[in-house]
Amino acid sequence: MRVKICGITQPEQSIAIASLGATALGFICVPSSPRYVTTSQIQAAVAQLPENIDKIGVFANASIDAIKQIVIDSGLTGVQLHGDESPEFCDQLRQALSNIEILKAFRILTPEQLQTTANYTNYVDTLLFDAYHPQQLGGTGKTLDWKMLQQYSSNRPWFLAGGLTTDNIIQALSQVNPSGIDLSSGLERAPGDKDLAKVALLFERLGRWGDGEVGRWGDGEMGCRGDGE
Ligand SMILES: O=C(O)c1ccccc1NCC(=O)[C@H](O)[C@H](O)COP(=O)(O)O
Repeated sequence: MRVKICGITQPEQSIAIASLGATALGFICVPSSPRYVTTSQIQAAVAQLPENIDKIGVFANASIDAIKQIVIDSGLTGVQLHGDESPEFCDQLRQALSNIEILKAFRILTPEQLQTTANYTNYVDTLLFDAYHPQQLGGTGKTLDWKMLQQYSSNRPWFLAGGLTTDNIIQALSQVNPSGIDLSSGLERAPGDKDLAKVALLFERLGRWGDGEVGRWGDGEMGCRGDGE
């Protein structure tokens, strides 16, 4: 299972979190977020990280040109689209950035919304299901209704996100079977400041719960770029 820790703002925390077991780190490129980081901050973190860690930039309703520039300048290996981007936009981004993972995030409130995400599977590598919040796009600490995901299956790998913590992660994984999990505010002392003790506890609990096996995008069944339907 992939484990993405999102909202990293400090290069030294990114190295520590990668060493603790994260397979992917997320950098928020949304200027209104308290976890926003500049291209040079991302570049500084990425330069110190091992190659086998996925480095994901999180965007919301940004232009293709703006995303492309940040990816090229910072060395990101993936882009997470967390706004209201259309399937056509995802397709165009794929044409513009052929070698990076494209994740589409959805803020899910109803089973009908979950169904409409099927419109994206031809255009993105990975889906991510987050909680809906009326004012905030992400990093809300709110959980979504995991029951909606119990019968969910897709030809794309998918992340469970939204309000995951060291206290509820095993309960969540007992109910749903995602390809990856994404955590942010549940591991923080303050927005953008991760509590490394909580991150360590997360990996301890994950290790005790399952076989502790983690993988990154491109490893075996996790990699789907180029896969057929
Ligand atoms: O984290 C943010 O501040 C943020 C702002 C704008 C768009 C997306 C954002 N975060 C995206 C993430 O991938 C978070 O990890 C995800 O929303 C889960 O957050 P949390 O509920 O705090 O675990």
